[in-house]
Amino acid sequence: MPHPLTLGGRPLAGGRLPAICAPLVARTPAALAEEAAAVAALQPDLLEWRVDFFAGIADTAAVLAAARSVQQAARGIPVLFTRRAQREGGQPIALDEAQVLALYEAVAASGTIAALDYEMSHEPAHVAQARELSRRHGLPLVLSFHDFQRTPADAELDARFTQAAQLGADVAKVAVMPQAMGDVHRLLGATLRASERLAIPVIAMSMGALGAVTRLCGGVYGSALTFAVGSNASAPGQIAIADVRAALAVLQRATSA
Ligand SMILES: O=C1C[C@@](O)(C(=O)O)C[C@@H](O)[C@@H]1O
Repeated sequence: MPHPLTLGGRPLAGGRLPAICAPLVARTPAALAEEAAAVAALQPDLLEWRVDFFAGIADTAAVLAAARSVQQAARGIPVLFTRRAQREGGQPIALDEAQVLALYEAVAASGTIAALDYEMSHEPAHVAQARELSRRHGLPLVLSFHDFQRTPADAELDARFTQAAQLGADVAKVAVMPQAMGDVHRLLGATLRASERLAIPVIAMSMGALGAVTRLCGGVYGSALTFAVGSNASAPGQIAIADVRAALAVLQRATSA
């Protein structure tokens, strides 16, 4: 049985699969506040603040102030806090992993965010630290895996979802790049298998133009969240919120008939 994301004890989007998440990728505090307000007005179910795009990431006070301004602009829409590591498709930053986790701790303690995303490929001690701090602050932890070059073999896709669950994730996420349509098909198959066998929600997408279909139909295969563009995309293949919403409505009608 696929599981919806649960934030603050409540299923996101009333339990609809997938819920819609829009990324925020501004570099400056002013641009971020503006982006957050503009994107929140489009009413996604969740905002993702990609803090690796934020130029002030090495200044904890600046990040906390920005987190507060995002929370205010979000007008009740929960915020997922993500520093995407460069080797998994994120921006270069001037922090080492211990400093990133100290930032996660400070932001988690600030009461401005609803969930955290951390890559499962980090050293076990770092993943354990992310797990411990998010649990201590009562925040769900997404453990994620990204490959911006290729789609791993089926066994590895299955193993990534399993690994996230074994590491104690509240949500398992896999985003991979297809090189052919068969890769897109395999990613959807792995999504379905993971959503049926794991006790936690799964999020999965195939990136780029070839994979764009997964951002619309992924929920049918058990993906709990799709990333859609509010103002700016954070990964190739993302589709505008209004278009995603329209497609989901069609699928919802067709599949519940
Ligand atoms: O991991 C993901 C998924 C993503 O890479 C995508 O392809 O939509 C976009 C990222 O912002 C997010 O953190």
